[in-house]
Amino acid sequence: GAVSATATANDAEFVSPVSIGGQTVMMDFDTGSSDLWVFNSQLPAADQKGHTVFDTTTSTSFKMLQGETFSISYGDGSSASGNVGTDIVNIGGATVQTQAVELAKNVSGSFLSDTSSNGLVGFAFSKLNTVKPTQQKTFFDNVASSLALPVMTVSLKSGSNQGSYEFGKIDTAKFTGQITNVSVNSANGFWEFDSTLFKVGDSGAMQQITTAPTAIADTGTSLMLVAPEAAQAYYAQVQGAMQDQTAGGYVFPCGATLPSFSIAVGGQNLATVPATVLNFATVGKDTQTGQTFCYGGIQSSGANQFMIFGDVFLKSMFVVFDQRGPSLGLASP
Ligand SMILES: Cc1cc(CN)n(C)n1
Repeated sequence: GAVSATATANDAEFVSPVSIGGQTVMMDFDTGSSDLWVFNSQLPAADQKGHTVFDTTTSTSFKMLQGETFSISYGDGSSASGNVGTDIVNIGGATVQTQAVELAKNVSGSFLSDTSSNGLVGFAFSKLNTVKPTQQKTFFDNVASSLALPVMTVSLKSGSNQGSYEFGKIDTAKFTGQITNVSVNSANGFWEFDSTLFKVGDSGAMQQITTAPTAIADTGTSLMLVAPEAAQAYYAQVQGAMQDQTAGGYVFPCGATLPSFSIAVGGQNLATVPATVLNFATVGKDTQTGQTFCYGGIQSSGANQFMIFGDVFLKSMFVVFDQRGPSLGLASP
């Protein structure tokens, strides 16, 4: 049946409750990776501070997988590593009896300081799972056969702190109009699709993307990382925008008028990201002019061979991650 978990957002990430061996932990759902790892009782006490940890010793269904370990690093430089067991995992009513649960013994600083999340659930393809010597399957791969439809839908709403991940059903109350379906190439292990055209603002001309003509849908990335030529063309239309080394990307005067950004998903289907979500954060004041600068939700994907459409893109969409195909469905919420 249809199951759903709520997601709370500080607009930089969306966490949801996950039950592991009967213990509920708030975790980050990441369609850009394929490991389920959790803060747990093996971590040094100092590293557990501020976090909810999964206690392997009090779960009657937990089993350690002897000799199995994991080690993962993410695009933002964060990382985690440790050992592996299995337990009963339930997300919003969907249950996997024997889910690989990776137990962090080391986590990098950004995970320690982010007390709103106690681990990640990966929803990319299992070929990216890092467990060695026996690669493990994702929760989504394990649960798919028990669902009426092998789908996960994602509706992340900006600012409202509410969003939802739903398994097994496409809830027509959660979107308006038609769902546009786009074929996914999972060869690299991601929800990757063609994206070769973009437009800045409502009246801008369509422009070609030549440097990185594909994108992945990644709920674990906060920003929208687009091909350098597209980022450059976007900020050329923002008064006072500049690239700032300290901020690590494009910034602009917070009062600047921002155009919308439209980009092709699959063939000619244009998805438009409204200006309202394209001011990501305030970064500080210019000491000379006293002007406050803001950091853009659109940034360059640099030398990456694909673009990364994170929460800035996803929170203005209703997205269906569909194992049939596989494919992505996009609609207006
Ligand atoms: C922790 C984490 C996850 C992701 C995206 N897959 N990033 C960039 N960082």
